[in-house]
Amino acid sequence: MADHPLIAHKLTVLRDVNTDSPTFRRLVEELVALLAYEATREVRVETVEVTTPVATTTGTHISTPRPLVVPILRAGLGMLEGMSKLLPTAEVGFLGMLRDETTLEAVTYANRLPQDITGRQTFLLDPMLATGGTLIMAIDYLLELGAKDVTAICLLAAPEGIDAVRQSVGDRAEVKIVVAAVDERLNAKGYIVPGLGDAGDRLYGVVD
Ligand SMILES: O=P(O)(O)OC[C@H]1O[C@H](OP(=O)(O)OP(=O)(O)O)[C@H](O)[C@@H]1O
Ligand SMILES: O=c1cc[nH]c(=O)[nH]1
Ligand SMILES: [Mg+2]
Repeated sequence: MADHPLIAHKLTVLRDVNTDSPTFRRLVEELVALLAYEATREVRVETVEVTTPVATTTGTHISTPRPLVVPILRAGLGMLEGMSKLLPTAEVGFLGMLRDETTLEAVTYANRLPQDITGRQTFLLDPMLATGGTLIMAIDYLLELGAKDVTAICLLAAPEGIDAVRQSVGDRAEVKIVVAAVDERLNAKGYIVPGLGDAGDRLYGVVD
């Protein structure tokens, strides 16, 4: 869990039911940039030579193969811009997923990922980790394509969701979850309490 006063402040405004969509979108972007700092701590790098106007020295470059960033639509799309600013060389894949609000099961309506991601560091973006069903399915797609190193960046998580993801992944891969705050619990409708409501609706408006 990220522990920083700026993150706590922005998250509090994000939770506020009176925060409008433009402010919500800006805060999501700012928060992901702060979380990405922690999430990319172990991004693979290589040593390179660089010539400054004064001398030649050794520096660091993000190594190839390039990391892969995958926002889970809709709500994860709100995190892409903030992540891309920090990791501009990363490739971007897309997953469109929807939680059936009656069964709480995840349904995939779009899957646009590279065919082989063996050896790639992958970053999944989704602001909300509730029951964990969506993230578990998304991680399974990445593991089927050869990923072994997955980092999920979320804004809020329920303890139940974190446990479910951990149990599902087991020792199949290295999965790290970077989250701004772990909330109390899920309510009967599978919403995070206290949470922030439906992140997709707050970013983009209500759809039927
Ligand atoms: O952990 P889970 O119980 O699976 O719930 C979390 C999922 O629910 C939300 O998406 P939603 O289905 O509302 O789609 P949206 O992003 O289009 O609003 C959220 O962005 C996660 O993807
Ligand atoms: O609290 C929740 C749970 C699932 N999806 C959301 O957007 N919010
Ligand atoms: Mg939603």
